[in-house]
Amino acid sequence: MSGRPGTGPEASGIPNVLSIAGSDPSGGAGIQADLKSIAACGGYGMAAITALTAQNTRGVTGVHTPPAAFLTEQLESVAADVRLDAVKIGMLANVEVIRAVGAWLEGLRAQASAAGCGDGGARPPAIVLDPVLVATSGDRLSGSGSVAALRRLLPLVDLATPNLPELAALCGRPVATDWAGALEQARELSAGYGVLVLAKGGHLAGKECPDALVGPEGVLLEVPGERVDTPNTHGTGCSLSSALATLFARTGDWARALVLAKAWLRGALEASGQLEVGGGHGPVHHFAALWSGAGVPREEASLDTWWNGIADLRESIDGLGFIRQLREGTLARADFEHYLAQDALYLQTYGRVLSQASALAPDLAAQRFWAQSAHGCMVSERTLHQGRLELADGALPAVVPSATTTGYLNHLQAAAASGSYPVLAAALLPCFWLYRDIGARLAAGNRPDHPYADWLAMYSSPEFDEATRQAIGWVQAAANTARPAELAAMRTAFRESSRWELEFFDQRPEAATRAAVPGPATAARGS
Ligand SMILES: Nc1ncnc2c1ncn2[C@@H]1O[C@H](COP(=O)(O)OP(=O)(O)O)[C@@H](O)[C@H]1O
Ligand SMILES: Cc1ncc(COP(=O)(O)O)c(N)n1
Repeated sequence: MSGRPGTGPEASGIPNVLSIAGSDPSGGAGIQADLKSIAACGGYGMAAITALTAQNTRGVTGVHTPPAAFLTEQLESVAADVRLDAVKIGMLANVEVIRAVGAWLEGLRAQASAAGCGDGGARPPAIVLDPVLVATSGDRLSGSGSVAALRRLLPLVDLATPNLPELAALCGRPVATDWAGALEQARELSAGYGVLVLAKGGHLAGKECPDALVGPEGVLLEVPGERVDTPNTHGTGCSLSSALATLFARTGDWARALVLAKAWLRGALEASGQLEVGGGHGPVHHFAALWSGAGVPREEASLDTWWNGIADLRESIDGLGFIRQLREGTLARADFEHYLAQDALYLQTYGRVLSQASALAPDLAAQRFWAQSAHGCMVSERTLHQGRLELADGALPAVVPSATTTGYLNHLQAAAASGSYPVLAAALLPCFWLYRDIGARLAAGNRPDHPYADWLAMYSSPEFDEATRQAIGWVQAAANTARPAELAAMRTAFRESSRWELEFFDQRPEAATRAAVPGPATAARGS
């Protein structure tokens, strides 16, 4: 999903990004949203205005469209002087304006090929088209005939980002009512016009809000997302498309740009309640991450990137006989009890290390989260182990810790001993995240007569889901402000814990770990 080789900013690393869009005087959508998004994502923003709207967070009351020839003059003036790394196209109010933009794009292409693109000559910028037809308020923003004219624009752009009604209009079909239908329409559009399409889940019903990059053969990358419960969705499409244009110019890869843009937009939606703008669908908080000290989105600080980076380990965990048998309920009791006994030893020390994260936490809210997790680990999970292993309250199983249990705990304790809260939090996270992930799949096989039903239910419970969501949030917050060396140590600690999780699931009873030891066992050195 890389773009044309070499497209992107030169020495400064700051891409020049042009928005060709309408003005929203209330600042939440259109060029105002675009310029904020471009700046928030690390680009230098420019804007050629296609139309003036009179609108606020409740709706659009008027549209004034200057002559298309004047738009062409703006575009030519900017392009004659400024290297363009990416272009985002938004509201184009009528067919003449759409044609003017099409003609300018063709001119850019012709110039690039005349200059010998790829041989060190001028390269055309990456082009993102958000085919705006209707505002969030339901008001029309483009005239009749626009759909056919926009279709002719599609082959001239790299990525189109229609919402579900726009996607349906461009395909000439009814609006998709489910995600599978949306993906199929996106595939059809991509195949029909030779353009990459971003299918967006914003208009779906339900609590999921996925987006997917779709090519002529189907989905190239799907990024899941939970719907943020807010009315402040004015300008989300404008903001996302500008963020994508900017982040593509920075990374040279649509998939990487999407992962970063979606995480950034999510933060902007979550923080939108901090703004007090209007009484309808308010704007997102474009600068929430910047103002909290996180800076512009960095790939190495994105937990989505970390998660994708352990795809190999996740796949190996899924492939383990232990996990398959646990799901099916065919796992031998001896194997399950061996695992449980090791897990009980593990959790005793894991609880202590969670308490150390609480002690190192930078503020009260984080301190409280890790302390509550330590409590949860000691109480609810231990209760389950005690019941299943028939242990007296507070007793540990009479087995010695396996080499894997000891190795994993040593790793966690080393992270605690480093004194770095971000590194420790990153090391603790896989025990939440991987269990939630595996738990969701295990739960699919759960049934009342499943021999390990209580176990399966625990890791797919809403409480564990919420705890995991919060743990991810705390580690992401720590990553956002971490300096490069600490960030690298965080990511290493995260991967290392994930690797230990794989080994932990893969251990089977061996003679050494079966030896009974008198009294409560110590889980690991130093605990
Ligand atoms: N409530 C929400 N929570 C999380 N993401 C959202 C929400 N609403 C929209 N989005 C995201 O905002 C972007 C724009 O989506 P959409 O609303 O479908 O487009 P448009 O703004 O063009 O109508 C997409 O990435 C979508 O997933
Ligand atoms: C000038 C202008 N351009 C675009 C939109 C669409 O906004 P949204 O991103 O909410 O679909 C808008 N309301 N106003």
